[in-house]
Amino acid sequence: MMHHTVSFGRCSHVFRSPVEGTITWKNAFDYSGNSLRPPKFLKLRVSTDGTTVRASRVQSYVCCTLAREAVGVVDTVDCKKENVGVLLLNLGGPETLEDVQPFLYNLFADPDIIRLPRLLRFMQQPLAKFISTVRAPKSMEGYASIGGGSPLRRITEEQANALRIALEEKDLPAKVYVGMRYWHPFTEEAIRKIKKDHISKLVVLPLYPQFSISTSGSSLRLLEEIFREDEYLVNMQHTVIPSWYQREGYVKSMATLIQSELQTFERPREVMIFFSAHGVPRAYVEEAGDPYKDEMEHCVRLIMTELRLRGIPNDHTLAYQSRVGPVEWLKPYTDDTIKDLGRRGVKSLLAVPISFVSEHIETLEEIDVEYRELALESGIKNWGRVPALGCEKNFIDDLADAVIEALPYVGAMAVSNIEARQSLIPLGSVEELLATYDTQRRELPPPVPVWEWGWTKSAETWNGRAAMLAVLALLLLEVSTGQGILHQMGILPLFP
Ligand SMILES: C=CC1=C(C)c2cc3[nH]c(cc4nc(cc5[nH]c(cc1n2)c(C)c5CCC(=O)O)C(CCC(=O)O)=C4C)c(C)c3C=C
Ligand SMILES: [Fe+2]
Repeated sequence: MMHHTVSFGRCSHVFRSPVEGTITWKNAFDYSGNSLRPPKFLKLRVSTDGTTVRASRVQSYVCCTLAREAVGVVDTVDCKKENVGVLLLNLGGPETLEDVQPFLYNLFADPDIIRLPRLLRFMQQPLAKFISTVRAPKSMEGYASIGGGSPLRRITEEQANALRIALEEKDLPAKVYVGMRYWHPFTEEAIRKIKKDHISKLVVLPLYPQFSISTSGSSLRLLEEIFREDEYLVNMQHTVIPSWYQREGYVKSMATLIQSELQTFERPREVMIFFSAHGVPRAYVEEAGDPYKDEMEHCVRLIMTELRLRGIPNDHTLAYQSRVGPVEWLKPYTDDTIKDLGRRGVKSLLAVPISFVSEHIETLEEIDVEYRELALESGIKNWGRVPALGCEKNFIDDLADAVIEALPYVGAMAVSNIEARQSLIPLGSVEELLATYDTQRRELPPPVPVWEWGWTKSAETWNGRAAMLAVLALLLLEVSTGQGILHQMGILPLFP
């Protein structure tokens, strides 16, 4: 029996064989020559017609060297010949104060933010118009206080550029695109560019470290719709990295930021490390199966473990911020926790924003202004805040590694593969991921200010339903007569 050593080109998992036979992988090595766990299931049938065989079940790392029972010479197809693209998904933010209401409209028109019962789906847009108009003044105040708009676009575009450079340094030329969910540059714009550039392999990377139905889920849902309707995209190979908070590079970068910020306190050892995560309504987790809370708690554990390894024994706590409307969100709430810590005599607090990797309104205004003030009022004397990761070198480098590691899965149905499920980053195609999470798309509680009354959970539910019917009746009346309070307020007509 002859043994050949086959060196796979970087990122390659597609190859041609001039002869027919079965290839069995015997050994696999990573970049540094360390032996990888032998992928038991890997038996591959190749044909002689020179057609490309996709090793869709390859659970191996790129650039590995594989020894095989030879069936002939196997040419590797180096993916450098492919047009590789990376699509960064993010939320988007209003760039000017005039953008605030239409941005909020887009957000509340999203069924993953307000999921109405089937019969009321036609209400989604009027309701979004109503809520966005009611909320806009408060939001505008917030955006005005951080300079008149969100920095999210600028920072995300800087991250995209930094990632492109990091990939190039790692010998993977790739184009990096930014697709926002609720504001420019919209995901649709990014997709247009991807098609224009003839991208053939796409890695989709939501810029949220933890997965939530309301963030990455919503963006992936939109992508699925766009992909489904487009022949080019249906055939383009892609894979998704749904969450990456567990990556060593991310965990270590966060630990380093915390470690250096602790040094700014007079008595670093006495500082409470206060992780403040963006909240989601409890029903997302408890009824719709959002993995967000579990991932968040796991993420905090990983960062604290890393800090302990570095000899930092500080106490820590996790709370959830930014709730909207009266329904119950994940607890404990950040504001309640700050007051509680003050009462318990905590004197120094280091806030760590943990759901997001750029500065935005909720770090610059909510944490830096509102929560800081609340902390000082609650008796906390020393306050600090860890900056968002932004373009921090190790973090971007690690994202680049995540992309490189994801490439072998491009086009592969990796989530249905047990090995891939167990891998560090559970990769998958958009459709498969959406089937994994939130399968039934149950109704989610709408976080609408008009529901702000009620004294028990059940009263609140019924009041909510009554309010929904009232709003519906009001809208139907207005739409049919063309007159009423919403027209007077300029909320209707929707498209003047
Ligand atoms: C109403 C429901 C909302 C859910 C659920 C939600 C989840 C969620 N959001 C982020 C991150 C961001 N949210 C941002 C803005 C924003 N989010 C909501 C509502 C929900 N978010 C509103 C109404 C707004 C607008 C701002 C405001 O009026 O308060 C932003 C953008 C900030 C910016 O600088 O423009 C981010 C980022 C996460 C991570 C998350 C769930 C995990
Ligand atoms: Fe939000």
